[in-house]
Amino acid sequence: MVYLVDAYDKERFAESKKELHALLLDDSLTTVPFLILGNKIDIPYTASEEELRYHMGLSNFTTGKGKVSLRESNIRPLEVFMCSIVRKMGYGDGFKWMSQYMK
Ligand SMILES: Nc1nc2c(ncn2[C@@H]2O[C@H](COP(=O)(O)OP(=O)(O)OP(=O)(O)O)[C@@H](O)[C@H]2O)c(=O)[nH]1
Repeated sequence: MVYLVDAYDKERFAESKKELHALLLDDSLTTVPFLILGNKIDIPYTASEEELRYHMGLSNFTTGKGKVSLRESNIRPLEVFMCSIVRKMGYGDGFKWMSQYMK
């Protein structure tokens, strides 16, 4: 699952959090890796990764960047990566991170 958040639109964080958590609670998605992309980092005052994690209610939820084996655990891979779609930056690292969990 790739969930794209407009990290500049702070007024809609609550709405975005609600939608994301509904997906996280969906029974059919319990083992699906979640990549949360915080978009628009090219704009000044866009939320930082830490802020986004906090506002999305993910502060104690992310499972670690880089190579993290979760195979033996029951933990769903979930990470936040910041990006700028228009500048074509950031999301590559996110997709690379997620690809390690694809069968
Ligand atoms: N600065 C910047 N603008 C972006 C980026 N990605 C998308 N946009 C712009 O954001 C605007 C909104 O994009 P949409 O695809 O309409 O987003 P949306 O989620 O459908 O729109 P809303 O639901 O109204 O927020 C467009 O003008 C895009 O060009 C980015 O990385 N940086």
